[in-house]
Amino acid sequence: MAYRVLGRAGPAQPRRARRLLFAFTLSLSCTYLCYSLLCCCDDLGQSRLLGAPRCLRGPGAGGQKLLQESRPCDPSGPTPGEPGAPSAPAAGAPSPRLAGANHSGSPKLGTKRLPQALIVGVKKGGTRAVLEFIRVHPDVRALGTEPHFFDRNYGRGLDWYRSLMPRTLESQITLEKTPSYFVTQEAPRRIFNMSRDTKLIVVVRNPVTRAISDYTQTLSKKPDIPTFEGLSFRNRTLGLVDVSWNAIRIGMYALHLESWLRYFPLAQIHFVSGERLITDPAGEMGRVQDFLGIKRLITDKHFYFNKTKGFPCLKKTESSLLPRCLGKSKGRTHVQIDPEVIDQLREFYRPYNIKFYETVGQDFRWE
Ligand SMILES: Nc1ncnc2c1ncn2[C@@H]1O[C@H](COP(=O)(O)OS(=O)(=O)O)[C@@H](OP(=O)(O)O)[C@H]1O
Repeated sequence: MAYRVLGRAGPAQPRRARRLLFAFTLSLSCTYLCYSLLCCCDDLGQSRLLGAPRCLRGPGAGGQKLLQESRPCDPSGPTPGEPGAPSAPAAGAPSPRLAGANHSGSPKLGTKRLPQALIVGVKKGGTRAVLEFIRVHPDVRALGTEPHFFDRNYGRGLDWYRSLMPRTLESQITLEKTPSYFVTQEAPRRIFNMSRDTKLIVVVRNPVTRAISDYTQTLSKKPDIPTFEGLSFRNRTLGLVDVSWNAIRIGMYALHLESWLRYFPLAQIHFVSGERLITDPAGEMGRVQDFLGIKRLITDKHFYFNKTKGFPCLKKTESSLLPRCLGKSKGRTHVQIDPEVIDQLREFYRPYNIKFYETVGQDFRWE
């Protein structure tokens, strides 16, 4: 039986087998072709449609030339955080990538240069806000941390200082901020010796509010310190203010300014009003850009007033939907101070303020 069936199928078998083989080969080829096309499309799709960055996955992914041309992959993605990064880190610590910081392409692009501009003060004046606002400008690259070179780390030398700086292109300005420079006796001479052309920015604020802000910060770290009143006066009944207390001394702006004017002409020092920086950040930043000789690119479109925080927050780009506010340590609720103490301190500062207004030719309206 079987033989008969086979026997009947006999003459057609080679043709059918050939057809089957042909169909099988054809379907195999088609499958392979589709598979190859799909894989290829997927690659293109990822890099073109998703805009995946050209980056290196690790050592060995390319030669030295490739390393310079491609950006290293950042496995963590964009760094979350706020512009108000902690100040006064260990000198030499790498600058954290802060929101608002501009990126000039490859980190290897450009040269590390000594700063051409410095925010030299004053502590609690609003220096972090100015730094974070100005570094959005494409012509400015700033060190995110405070290097304290001209006060604490001068002995390390200029090469060390330069090594901390971000790389800049020829057209970009290198900037750093260390608010304690303003009250450091040696700072003006040391900065002058680095470069007599250094542009100096000082953010000033009502010295009474500044002192309370300074005290509030210290209290947050050392809750056992004496009261503000106790530290402010040598004899409160006699109205004798303790000028040896740093929180008081820093606010005697006219005194500190004298040391700077021995080395730098007034035109080389720009004063930012800490008060206007909050009420009109775009106006203040406009003047900072003029002073630095760069185009006014940071405008009112970069700011959004956050009512809950009570401060302007920064939009990295004009169209950015997510404004970033400075950190929790910026814009703290101040310790309540007896209004009489405030009046006494206002009286104490009055002559220093008036002298300061006369010297700089601007009335900051702190009275
Ligand atoms: N936009 C914005 N957001 C938050 N805070 C702002 C802003 N602009 C100015 N300020 C004021 O900056 C004060 C802190 O000053 P500094 O950054 O110079 O402080 S520090 O010396 O670096 O510690 C900080 O002082 P306090 O209010 O006492 O915390 C703020 O009043």
